[in-house]
Amino acid sequence: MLFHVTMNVRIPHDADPRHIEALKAQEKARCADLMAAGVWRHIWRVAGQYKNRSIFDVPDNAALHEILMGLPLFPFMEIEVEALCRHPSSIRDDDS
Ligand SMILES: O=C(O)CC1=CCC(=O)O1
Repeated sequence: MLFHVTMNVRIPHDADPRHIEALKAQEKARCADLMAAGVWRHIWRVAGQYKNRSIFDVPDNAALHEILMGLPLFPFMEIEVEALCRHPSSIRDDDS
């Protein structure tokens, strides 16, 4: 199942900068692992904001929930999820 996920990262101003840098490094590594596995299909930065828009390919809602809750920056994210399905006009074989 494909999901469009928006992650809005909101770091508190009084957070320990070293802790946050460590979490960001962990987040980047986790993202790379999931992209290599074909689970985190795409990620884009929303220009001018500490926000990304991503596409996930997971077996079901519960799998997505577990992945998102396990992200290192999860405690500092506002997350929105939309389920996607193939558009009948798409000509791309990998849209399903
Ligand atoms: O920077 C972000 O948008 C948060 C994030 C998600 C995966 C990653 O590497 O950073």
